[in-house]
Order: sequence, then structure tokens, then C-alpha cells
Amino acid sequence: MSNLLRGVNLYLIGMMGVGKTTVGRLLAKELGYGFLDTDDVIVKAAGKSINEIFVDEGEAEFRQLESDVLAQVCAYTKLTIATGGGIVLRRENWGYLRHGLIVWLDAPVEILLNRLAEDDTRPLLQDSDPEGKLRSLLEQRQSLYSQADLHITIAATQTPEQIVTCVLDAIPSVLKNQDFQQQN
Ligand SMILES: Nc1ncnc2c1ncn2[C@@H]1O[C@H](COP(=O)(O)OP(=O)(O)O)[C@@H](O)[C@H]1O
Ligand SMILES: O=C(O)C1=C[C@@H](OP(=O)(O)O)[C@@H](O)[C@H](O)C1
Ligand SMILES: [Mg+2]
Repeated sequence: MSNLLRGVNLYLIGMMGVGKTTVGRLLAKELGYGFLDTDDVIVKAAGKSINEIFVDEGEAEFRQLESDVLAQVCAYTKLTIATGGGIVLRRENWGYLRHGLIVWLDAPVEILLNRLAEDDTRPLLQDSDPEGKLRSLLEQRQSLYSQADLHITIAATQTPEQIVTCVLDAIPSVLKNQDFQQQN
């Protein structure tokens, strides 16, 4: 598979809680790729948590840091990159994401809510109505996520390992399509 990809980076996009970080790490291992999470890079560079960045500097500054990180990492090859759920919001980010293969991990809000119920590390979910918040974020972002090269729909019972298999199985079809587009 890594021969087929020829070092092209994989970018995982999708809603918070869908498993981009968890699946991305396993996918990288499977491909013999390096793994990066844009949130982790931001946290390390800023020396504070995502919550602290949102409180101290605000979401707009976080989005700027996110774009800066993406601009840096897209210069490298052989990486699987788990992005933050809001990476799709800025038009300039798409220019960076398009350097690689973009994979949308998609799961119903019920699954996301269930996974994030006890989680206090997502500032946008510190809301009196987390379900409503997730639904409105998804509504705002769905058409952006759908611009991905690959759409992987996730069921509640699927393990991260099974999702990795789904992604690996789907990659050849999209690479074939891209070759086809290039030839024409
Ligand atoms: N396939 C899965 N099945 C069960 N739990 C999962 C699965 N994928 C991720 N999780 C759990 O859901 C939570 C959110 O996963 P995470 O990888 O951080 O998502 P994201 O990076 O998309 O926000 C974590 O607690 C993680 O362990
Ligand atoms: O959806 C979002 O806007 C966000 C998702 C988070 O990452 P995950 O998608 O990895 O949870 C993190 O970047 C930040 O809390 C904002
Ligand atoms: Mg994550």
C-alpha cells in the first residue's frame, strides 16, 4: 500500500470525537508512515492546552495556529496527519490539505456524543447543550467535509483497527481515479 501511495500524505478530517487521532496513529503504523496530530503540534508549540489557548487567545488565534501548523507539515511526505475538526473552515487550509489524500471519517452525532460525554478537552463542547452544539457544527461543516477524496462512514461497533482496514481498502480506488484525471 505504501508503494501505491508513493509517500503521499494522508489527512484525516471529520468531527471531533470521530476518531481521527486514534485511527490516524494506527493507520500510520500500518503504512510505515510518521504520525502527526495538528492539535498536539499546536499544544507543544504554545506550551498550553487547547482549552487554555481558546480561553487566553480565543478561537481565531487557535485557527491561525492551526493553519500555520498545516502549512509547515504539508512540506513533508510519508505522514498520516490527524487534523482538528475545524480545519476545514478556512479556505487557505484546503490548499495545504490538497497536497495529500484527504479522508473524511464520518459518524452520526449520537456516536460522537457518546464518546465525548466525559471529555472536557474540547472547548467548543463546553456548552449547556453539547448535542445541539455538535449538530450545529456538523450542519455548518458537512458540505466542507464532503470535499474529501474519501468518505468513510463509521458504525458504533467498528473498532479503530476495522476502520483502518476500511481506509486501506478504499485508498486504491481513489488513487486510480486521480491517475485517470491526470491522464485526461
Ligand atoms: N472506533 C472507536 N471505537 C470506540 N471508541 C473510539 C473509537 N475511535 C475513537 N474512540 C474514542 O473516542 C474518543 C475520541 O477519539 P479521538 O481519536 O480523540 O477523536 P478525534 O481526534 O476525531 O476527536 C477517544 O476517547 C477514543 O478513545
Ligand atoms: O472541531 C473543532 O473545531 C475542534 C476539534 C478539536 O480536535 P478533534 O477534532 O481532534 O477533537 C480541536 O482542534 C479543537 O477543540 C477544535
Ligand atoms: Mg483529535
